[in-house]
Amino acid sequence: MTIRPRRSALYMPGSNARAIEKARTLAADIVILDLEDAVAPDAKEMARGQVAAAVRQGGFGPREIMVRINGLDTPWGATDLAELAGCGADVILLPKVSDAASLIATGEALAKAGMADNTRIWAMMETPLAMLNAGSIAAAASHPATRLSGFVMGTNDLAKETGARIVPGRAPMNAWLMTCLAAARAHGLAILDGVWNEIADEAGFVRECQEARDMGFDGKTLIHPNQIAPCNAAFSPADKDVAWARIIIAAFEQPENATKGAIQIEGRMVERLHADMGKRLVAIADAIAARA
Ligand SMILES: CC(C)(COP(=O)(O)OP(=O)(O)OC[C@H]1O[C@@H](n2cnc3c(N)ncnc32)[C@H](O)[C@@H]1OP(=O)(O)O)[C@@H](O)C(=O)NCCC(=O)NCCSC(=O)C[C@H](O)C(=O)O
Ligand SMILES: [Mg+2]
Repeated sequence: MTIRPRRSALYMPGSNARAIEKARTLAADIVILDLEDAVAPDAKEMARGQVAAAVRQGGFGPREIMVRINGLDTPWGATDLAELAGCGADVILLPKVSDAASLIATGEALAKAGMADNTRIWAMMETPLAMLNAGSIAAAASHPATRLSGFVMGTNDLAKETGARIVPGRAPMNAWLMTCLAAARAHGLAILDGVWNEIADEAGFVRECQEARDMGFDGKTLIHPNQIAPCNAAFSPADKDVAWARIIIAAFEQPENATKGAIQIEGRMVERLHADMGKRLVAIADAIAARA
């Protein structure tokens, strides 16, 4: 399996040519070209053409390119789907996915519209129904039509639809965040946390990145370039953790430990599962280092 760093995913309005151009040089692991909520109705058609042209032109280097289309229940969704399915984006990001059936139907429509073989589908998890259906939505990854490979939390829409407030520590939302995370992991999906709206509050942003990392998210979605560096720092494995992982991996490679499931190193119990976790951590660290 290829390990891909997904620490930072920067949204930008598909109508903003300057932001798209700038994204080609920014240190975000993922660029999300948005046609949905960041684009005003009058600019939807211009944005669609601009995003399709930008993806086809390329120049984004190692960054993963996601295009967020409008929902199929909006006036723009069907045309977005028809015109962007085959543009060559790494991911088509579907907003407001609420159940597995609609995800599968959209996957079939994207396939019919000529979605490229290497394009994957990700789902925004941002409606009350999606919180209740997280397990079955994630399970749709095994349906051949969906090509589902990730979730993105949409905490702004969740706040709008539920009345839950976005407060420091996110107590009102933690159950949903962890439910979606468990659903994603149960079915082998990547998962990114929602956005931090308070661009000027860097300390609060760093705290939320660290919380999201500790919860198990692969990374966080962002709205401003200033958020990229602190986000990458929070989600990059710490040097001391990589060094410890290497010690565990090496210990289990010793002939005297070949038949052991658990051993003691420097006063701590470690099991083979820790060596597996260590290998993943080292692989992510190596992939990040290869980008620098
Ligand atoms: C929030 C913004 C509108 C602020 O824009 P602005 O006031 O222009 O910011 P700055 O003057 O500080 O910009 C400095 C330079 O950085 C570039 N810039 C700004 N934002 C971006 C960006 N997102 N990507 C790329 N480049 C960006 C500016 O062009 C300036 O560059 P330069 O010309 O060289 O000086 C703006 O940041 C913005 O539009 N952000 C993204 C908003 C967005 O996409 N929202 C939708 C996703 S959030 C969401 O809805 C998630 C989910 O669905 C949910 O429900 O939660
Ligand atoms: Mg949203």
